[in-house]
Amino acid sequence: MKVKLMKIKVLGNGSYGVVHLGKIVTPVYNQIYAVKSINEYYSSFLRKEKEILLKFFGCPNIIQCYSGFTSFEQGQGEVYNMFLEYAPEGSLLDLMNKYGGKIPENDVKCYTQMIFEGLLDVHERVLIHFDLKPGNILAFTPQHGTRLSTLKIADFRLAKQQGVKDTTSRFRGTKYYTSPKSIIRES
Ligand SMILES: Nc1ncnc2c1ncn2[C@@H]1O[C@H](COP(=O)(O)OP(=O)(O)OP(=O)(O)O)[C@@H](O)[C@H]1O
Repeated sequence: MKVKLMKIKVLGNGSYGVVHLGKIVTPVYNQIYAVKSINEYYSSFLRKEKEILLKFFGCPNIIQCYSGFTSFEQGQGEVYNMFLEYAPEGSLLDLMNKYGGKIPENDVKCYTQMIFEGLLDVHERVLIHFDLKPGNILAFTPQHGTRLSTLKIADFRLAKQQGVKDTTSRFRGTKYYTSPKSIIRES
């Protein structure tokens, strides 16, 4: 079966790689994704993020990642692509801006609960996200007759396993743990 990836438009740029609205076209179906891409040579970060995200299959408040593969692109050579579900409503930051920074209190309670549910799934997998902010929480079309967007935690580029020594950052050699109140750093 012939499968073609079409990159339709740029959704945004991260500190590594670019995110496109992409479409997988086959003779029997077309499917829309957000496709995060980087030159194959620098793809180790993205591959690590994909491995982490695959642990969250079926978690309703974590962005879903489907797979990753390398394609050859004119003028760019080999490019590694990670396929994510597309968030059509942008991020929580966009939502906050839409309300002039003042999301109604009752809505805030529901949104907070969604974020906590996502964080529970993160901590159940003994991970720490390390970059939780409104821009990294994506918004999806309301489901099942509700009025509110569904929020999902995204961008696990900096995520780390708890209790494993950090070999990559300025906190090299540090072990991290979470407690109900805080993240604890232990040198
Ligand atoms: N699944 C998605 N659906 C829709 N838009 C997305 C999706 N993932 C990312 N984007 C858009 O692409 C932009 C870049 O995302 P990316 O996760 O690469 O980096 P970032 O969070 O902006 O920055 P950094 O990687 O430096 O933390 C985001 O700001 C967002 O606008």
